[in-house]
Amino acid sequence: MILVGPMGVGKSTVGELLAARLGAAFRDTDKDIVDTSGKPISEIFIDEGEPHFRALEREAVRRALAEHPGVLALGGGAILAEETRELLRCLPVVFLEMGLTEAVKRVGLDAPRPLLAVNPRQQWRKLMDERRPLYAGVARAVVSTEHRTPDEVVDEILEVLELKQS
Ligand SMILES: Nc1ncnc2c1ncn2[C@@H]1O[C@H](COP(=O)(O)OP(=O)(O)OP(=O)(O)O)[C@@H](O)[C@H]1O
Ligand SMILES: O=C(O)C1=C[C@@H](O)[C@@H](O)[C@H](O)C1
Ligand SMILES: [Mg+2]
Repeated sequence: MILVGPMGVGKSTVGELLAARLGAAFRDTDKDIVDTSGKPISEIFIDEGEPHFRALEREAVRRALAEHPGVLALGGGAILAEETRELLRCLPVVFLEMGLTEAVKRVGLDAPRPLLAVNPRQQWRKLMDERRPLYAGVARAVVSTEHRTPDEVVDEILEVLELKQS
């Protein structure tokens, strides 16, 4: 199962729980990139630029999809690559979403976010206007993470993918 969605929506939190519930392993392409390149994503953006990061990301996603049968979280911008969207066709992809107010609450507290460094609200709106159709286009299901605990989000995912044991 593959989780997509914007920064801070809960892919890691929900992904870990979902994997535990399914008795599967969790993997995260952002973490794969950090492990492979030996530096944080914010430094890759600064030192090598976003196009280089996107190339590393395409490769990390391709590899993870080929190697990993469990729950996989993709970086927030991974769906920008047409090659990646094509690989996701016919896979059980879930788009986790939240609104602007919740997004501002959740990001900003966390690790540095190169894409939201200046004017996070406006940047968020712009990113989501561009990306919402791409997330929705690859997703088999859309699940809101607002007003739900991470455990409830997992319940909803299992429900909509009809994987829930009754
Ligand atoms: N359902 C939820 N309700 C409220 N807060 C949540 C929920 N899910 C996650 N959070 C909180 O939101 C923040 C971001 O969550 P998380 O790191 O899982 O998101 P992410 O999508 O993996 O983000 P990243 O872009 O950093 O990979 C964390 O502080 C987490 O505790
Ligand atoms: O939304 C994005 O473009 C990004 C999201 C993060 O997961 C990281 O992959 C990186 O910070 C870029
Ligand atoms: Mg994460």
